[in-house]
Amino acid sequence: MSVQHNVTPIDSTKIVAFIGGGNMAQALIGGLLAEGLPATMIRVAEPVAELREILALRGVGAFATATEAVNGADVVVLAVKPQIIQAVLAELADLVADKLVISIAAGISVATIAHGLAGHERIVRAMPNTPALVQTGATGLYADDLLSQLDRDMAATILSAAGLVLWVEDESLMHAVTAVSGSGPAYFFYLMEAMIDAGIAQGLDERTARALTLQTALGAAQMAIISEDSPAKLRQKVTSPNGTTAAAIDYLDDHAVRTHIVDALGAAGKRSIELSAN
Ligand SMILES: NC(=O)C1=CN([C@@H]2O[C@H](COP(=O)(O)OP(=O)(O)OC[C@H]3O[C@@H](n4cnc5c(N)ncnc54)[C@H](O)[C@@H]3O)[C@@H](O)[C@H]2O)C=CC1
Ligand SMILES: O=C(O)[C@@H]1CCC=N1
Repeated sequence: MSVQHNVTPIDSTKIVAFIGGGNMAQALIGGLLAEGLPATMIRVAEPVAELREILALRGVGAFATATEAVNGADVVVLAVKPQIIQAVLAELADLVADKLVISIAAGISVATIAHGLAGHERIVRAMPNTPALVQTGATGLYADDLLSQLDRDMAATILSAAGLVLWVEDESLMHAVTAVSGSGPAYFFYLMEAMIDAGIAQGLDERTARALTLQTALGAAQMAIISEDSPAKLRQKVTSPNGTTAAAIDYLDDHAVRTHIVDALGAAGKRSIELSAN
């Protein structure tokens, strides 16, 4: 896996069309707008009228059909649920011949997309995550050897508007990327929920428990990113012998929580494999 170090700046002459204007599309659009891509260069196909209104308020072109949205676009981002991707590919097959197609659909392979698009070759498979909305996303990218360097750079630039971008060389690793970072924000939110509950159970008011939990999550993530110490080492530095943290970590270890977390991510990876088999 390699981090994209020298991503080229956004080319504001390129029109990017999103198929699906839901959670992830809105997160990625937020990143592109923040990076300076003019809203007029972003188009979205979204069947739900209320979502089109929200998108239009941000100045992007919002259309009811994919046919309208991809007209004139240079890049098409497939941001619909995996369960309806086949129908969307059938609708797009005759419309994307001259366009780079980026799919963010979980578990859907490059071969499936190429097949659904009548042999199209300019395809990138991406697995972003929702912190893209605040430009701290993490995205895994995969493309096969047919893709030009120009298209690779364009895809990396678009996704890097959402945060960190890494390429994987073997497509099967996209299941692991999905399990770790695609679904990953949910695990941290789950932990936050539990920590807030625990704070309230020990007498804090909800607002205080929440503020302490969220700031602690932010601080821990920032420390782990900038520190030369591993997360394990950083954890040891919080853990005084026979102290409060040790009491909590011992409880987690006694209940095999680490094993359960590894198994939970295993379930996510397995589900990604199942989705790719449909
Ligand atoms: N939510 C997440 O954290 C992540 C999601 N993904 C992937 O992103 C994709 C989208 O997920 P979300 O944004 O969460 O789902 P979502 O349900 O919020 O958005 C999908 C949108 O597609 C629209 N849609 C349905 N049929 C359509 C059609 N024929 N043409 C155009 N739009 C159509 C829906 O109305 C909906 O607004 C999925 O494939 C998912 O696997 C990838 C990474 C993270
Ligand atoms: O839950 C899902 O299937 C999607 C893919 C990764 C995050 N959300």
